Amino acid sequence: MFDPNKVKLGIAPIAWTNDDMPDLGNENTFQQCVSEMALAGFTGSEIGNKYPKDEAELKKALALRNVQICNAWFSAFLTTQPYEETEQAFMEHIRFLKAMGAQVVGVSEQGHSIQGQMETPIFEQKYVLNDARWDTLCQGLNQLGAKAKEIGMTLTFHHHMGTVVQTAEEIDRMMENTDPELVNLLFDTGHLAYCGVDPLAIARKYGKRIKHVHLKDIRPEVVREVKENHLSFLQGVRKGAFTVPGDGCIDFEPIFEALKDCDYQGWMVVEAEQDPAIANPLEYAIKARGYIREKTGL
Ligand SMILES: O=C1C[C@@H](O)[C@H](O)[C@@H](O)C1=O
Ligand SMILES: [Co+2]
Repeated sequence: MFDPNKVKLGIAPIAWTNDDMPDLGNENTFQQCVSEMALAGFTGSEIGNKYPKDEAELKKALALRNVQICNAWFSAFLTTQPYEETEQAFMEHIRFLKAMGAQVVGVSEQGHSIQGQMETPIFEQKYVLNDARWDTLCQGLNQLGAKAKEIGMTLTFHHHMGTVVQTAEEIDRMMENTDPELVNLLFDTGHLAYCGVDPLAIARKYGKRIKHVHLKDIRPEVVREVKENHLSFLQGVRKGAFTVPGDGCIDFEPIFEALKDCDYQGWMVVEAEQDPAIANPLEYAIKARGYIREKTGL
């Protein structure tokens, strides 16, 4: 279905060690993580906290396993801090990513975000930007996108539960008010399904501007429990709200078709944070790899 020269498969280290809650999978080493990614049949990875900070060391460890870096999460604070502070951190981040061979960077707005707060109910207390701050956000994203473009990188924006860009309306507003030449979308199936947005509709709507994909599934019964019991995003993760594609309720087949129809080129990254003591990361990586092979031929 996909041309393997155009679409490549990666997996995120968050299933081995969770950077948002490092006690989850603290026992898993970097070496084990990248070895198991390769063993499961993935050729790409994002960057986790346990990865060596030294370029040469990281490159060598990855080359030994034929794994490439394809992205790393960047936290922007455009709505709460002076623009220059975010730009400075962003430049350092994308220079490292570029040196590692990545072509895209995934940016999330973390100003006012509640995603990392252990006790804050994820469905009730999400912050909503006013018009002035929306302008600040979109203008800042355009500026960061231009900086990325100058060095040959593509900025993709990661919509995310608990952040100021979570819902379909917020994604629309961000996309409509940013320059398509500078700001693209990081399409994360799990975060859309989690907040009740149809990932297929977003794939169809923004196909051409999707430049990076996170393949995440949800366990609807756990998401329901999070909602009913007013739990936080991180409490939900611990309970198993997310899982690998094919193991939850999202129908990925039409989503893959929609991406194929718009000639998607780039990485599709399995990103399914859950407790590694319950969901063995290698076992789930193999499961995800088999499901993607079955549905896409990749
Ligand atoms: O891309 C992501 C990075 C994680 O740190 C985050 O919390 C996760 O849910 C996600 O989608
Ligand atoms: Co994601």
